[in-house]
Amino acid sequence: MSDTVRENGVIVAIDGPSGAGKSSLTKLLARRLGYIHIDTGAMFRAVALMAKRAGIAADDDAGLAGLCRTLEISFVRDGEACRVLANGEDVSREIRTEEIGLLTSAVSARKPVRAALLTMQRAMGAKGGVILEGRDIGTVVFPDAEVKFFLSASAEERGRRRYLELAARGDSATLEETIAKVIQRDRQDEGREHAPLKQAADALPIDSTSLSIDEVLAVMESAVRERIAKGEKG
Ligand SMILES: Nc1ncnc2c1ncn2[C@@H]1O[C@H](COP(=O)(O)OP(=O)(O)OP(=O)(O)O)[C@@H](O)[C@H]1O
Ligand SMILES: Nc1ccn([C@H]2C[C@H](O)[C@@H](COP(=O)(O)O)O2)c(=O)n1
Repeated sequence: MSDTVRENGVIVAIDGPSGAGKSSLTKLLARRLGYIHIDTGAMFRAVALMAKRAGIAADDDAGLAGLCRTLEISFVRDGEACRVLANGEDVSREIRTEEIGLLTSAVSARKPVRAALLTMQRAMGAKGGVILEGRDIGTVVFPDAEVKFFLSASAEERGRRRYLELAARGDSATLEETIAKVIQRDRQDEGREHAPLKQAADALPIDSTSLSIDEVLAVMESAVRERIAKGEKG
């Protein structure tokens, strides 16, 4: 990991598979540190949603490249929540369906999509004071991030967590179906050619299968504060 500290603070990279707790932990950690939270999965989801609406197939590289050239993605704070805007439209809810999740996994494997979002993500995070969560933050987007975590949990536990979330929303998916979708998404994200999901060599691995959110948060916060203190001394 790099020894530099940037204009607004360090860059924290949180990668890991679907349902590992990245979004929940990034939100909490960002609040504790007063850092900006960048949900890169939401950016890929916005591309997938807009492609679906425009009738662009998940493997149509030319169509996806054209879409990305004109698509503006931004985040706006709304009290405790963070809204995702695509060309100024609030798509925060629409991008969160299971259907868009699976489509995103396919669309995010395409080179033009990755190239377009890589540029946007680097521009958003370059000054530091940010936590980016995704699949390739520590390996591709910011390989020089000051702190990197790889957050995981067993597929069964991740499926169980997602199932509870969906059930609370009134979704009728079964536990078995939800676990199967988690495994399918893992396979797609780990097996793709461009920027596959993998742990950076210098990332701190955290297996949250039997840890509470608060326990994971404590480990992360202490690692980041230690790195910030080291930077301030040096
Ligand atoms: N350590 C934990 N113990 C219990 N539940 C957890 C834990 N971490 C996360 N969860 C729950 O698991 C669900 C998935 O978490 P979250 O959305 O943060 O994962 P994610 O890694 O961002 O997933 P995705 O990549 O699919 O967006 C949420 O309902 C969250 O509250
Ligand atoms: N840096 C990233 C972030 C996300 N993706 C892809 C892979 C996921 O299947 C999909 C949705 O992500 P989620 O919102 O569930 O975290 O987006 C990626 O390839 N790279």
